[in-house]
Amino acid sequence: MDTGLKAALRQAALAARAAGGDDAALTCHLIAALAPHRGRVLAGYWPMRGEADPRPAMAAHQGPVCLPVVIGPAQPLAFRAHGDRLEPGRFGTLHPPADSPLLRPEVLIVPLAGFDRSGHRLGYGGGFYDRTLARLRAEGAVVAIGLAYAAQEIRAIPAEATDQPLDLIVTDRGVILPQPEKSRGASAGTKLQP
Ligand SMILES: Nc1nc2c(c(=O)[nH]1)N(C=O)[C@@H](CNc1ccc(C(=O)N[C@@H](CCC(=O)O)C(=O)O)cc1)CN2
Ligand SMILES: Nc1ncnc2c1ncn2[C@@H]1O[C@H](COP(=O)(O)OP(=O)(O)OP(=O)(O)O)[C@@H](O)[C@H]1O
Repeated sequence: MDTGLKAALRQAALAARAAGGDDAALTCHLIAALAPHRGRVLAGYWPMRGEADPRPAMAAHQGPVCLPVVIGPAQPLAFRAHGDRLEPGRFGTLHPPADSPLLRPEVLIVPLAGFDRSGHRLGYGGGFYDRTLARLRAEGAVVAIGLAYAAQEIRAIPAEATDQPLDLIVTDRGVILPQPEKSRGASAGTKLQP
């Protein structure tokens, strides 16, 4: 269920995202965060609606790169190898065609509407990444790296039982290692709070 509070937080975070940020710095920080994962299968995403753009860092990755594909509502995402061709998918996304090999990502760049310093995230409310990370984590180790502009930070996102936390958050102002006790701290004076 999407509560009214979560919907309001999502709306505020998406408005902050629309203002954009320092894309060159964002790419630098993302490349640095991905460096330890050289050789691993990386899931990126094809940005839409003002999402922070992971494509330069995906191109710099030394290893296989894949993109998410929506299979259907309430299903985890599938991932197919990122080649030359993309085709339109559900919800305005672009994804590799059905003849691209399926890959199992070990590291995921996760698009964010909003995030907090505990590693909670907000997407578009479909629960796709929550379901996907739950499945992947049940099978083995995966690293989930959220990507957002710093302005998309929310003081505290209400947690739900099915929420899958982020292992790392990359913004245009640097890399954040999520720390459970910090999101509700007094220091976050300017964070989104409707
Ligand atoms: N760039 C990118 N690719 C991605 C995602 C993403 O968040 N970003 N996804 C991450 O999951 C998947 C696509 N999932 C999406 C899920 C919902 C909506 C969306 O527009 N939802 C509507 C409400 C839809 C409805 O219920 O009718 C909305 O936000 O208004 C978009 C993408 C896979 N690919
Ligand atoms: N593993 C799961 N099994 C069943 N339901 C789930 C699971 N993960 C998430 N959900 C449900 O999906 C719905 C949407 O979740 P949420 O609001 O966290 O989406 P989101 O994180 O914003 O979206 P997304 O993951 O697509 O970016 C919630 O109602 C949640 O209960």
